[in-house]
Amino acid sequence: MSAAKTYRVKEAFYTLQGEGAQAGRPAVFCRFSKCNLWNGREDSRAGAICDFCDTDFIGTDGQNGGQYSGTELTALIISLWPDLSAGEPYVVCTGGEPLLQLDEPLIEQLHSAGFSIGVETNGTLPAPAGIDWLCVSPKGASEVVLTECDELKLVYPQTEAPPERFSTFRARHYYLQPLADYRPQLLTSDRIQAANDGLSRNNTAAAVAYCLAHPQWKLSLQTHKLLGID
Ligand SMILES: C[S@@+](CC[C@H](N)C(=O)[O-])C[C@H]1O[C@@H](n2cnc3c(N)ncnc32)[C@H](O)[C@@H]1O
Ligand SMILES: Nc1nc2[nH]cc(C(=O)O)c2c(=O)[nH]1
Ligand code: SF4
Ligand SMILES: [Mg+2]
Repeated sequence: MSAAKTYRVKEAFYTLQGEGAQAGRPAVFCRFSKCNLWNGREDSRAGAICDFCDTDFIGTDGQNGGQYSGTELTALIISLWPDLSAGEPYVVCTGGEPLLQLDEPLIEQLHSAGFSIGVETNGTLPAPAGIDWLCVSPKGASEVVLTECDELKLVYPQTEAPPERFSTFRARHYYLQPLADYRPQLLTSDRIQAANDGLSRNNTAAAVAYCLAHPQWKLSLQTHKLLGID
């Protein structure tokens, strides 16, 4: 008999979606462990396919982190939503790379619990059926295998992933999100200032200029960092 499937989760918490077309929407964030484009260790960031990640996704030691069955993970997500009778319950599956783990059985359980499901992905892996809001965020030279999405949210600038490469990708919304300072010491010591300073500020100005010149694209700010809410 094979062991029941489990999911490795770094952290799960309730906040506002900070980015993209759903910005401002209350959501439970479920951050799955691991990524296929970086091992998550600072000493190997330089050689990674994705080298600007702003997130710690190693292990299961974050808030509400752990290894869960689908039933346990669904119960955890339900417990983090404040009132199932108010609003449309929303869970954002992110990571790390959520498509390494998210599958149809978990999607079915979350739907049965009344949740709509958003996914934040780098686009390099096939997606299971049933996702309600798919956000694809291409990384460097990596191949995007997903062929359509609700929003394409491109971190800008990236030498190997310029917006022109994706202008004909099938998406309802096209966003540029300024490349933010990801230095870990800044992420912990002064995140609000880091979100407004130096590199982030220059990249924001460049993204604004690109959107103004190419109005297919809209600006996505990481509003949770500006507000310091997570
Ligand atoms: C940490 S990733 C996890 C989901 C998935 N692996 C991905 O890359 O889309 C969540 C979002 O943060 C964005 N992101 C990561 N590092 C960033 C940075 N330094 N500046 C701006 N956005 C960043 C990603 O592009 C993605 O849209
Ligand atoms: N508030 C908030 N919004 C987010 N949108 C995408 C995020 C992510 O890390 O995937 C994120 C995040 O980490 N926090
Ligand atoms: S693909 Fe996403 S989770 Fe993976 S390293 Fe890049 S930003 Fe981080
Ligand atoms: Mg984040």
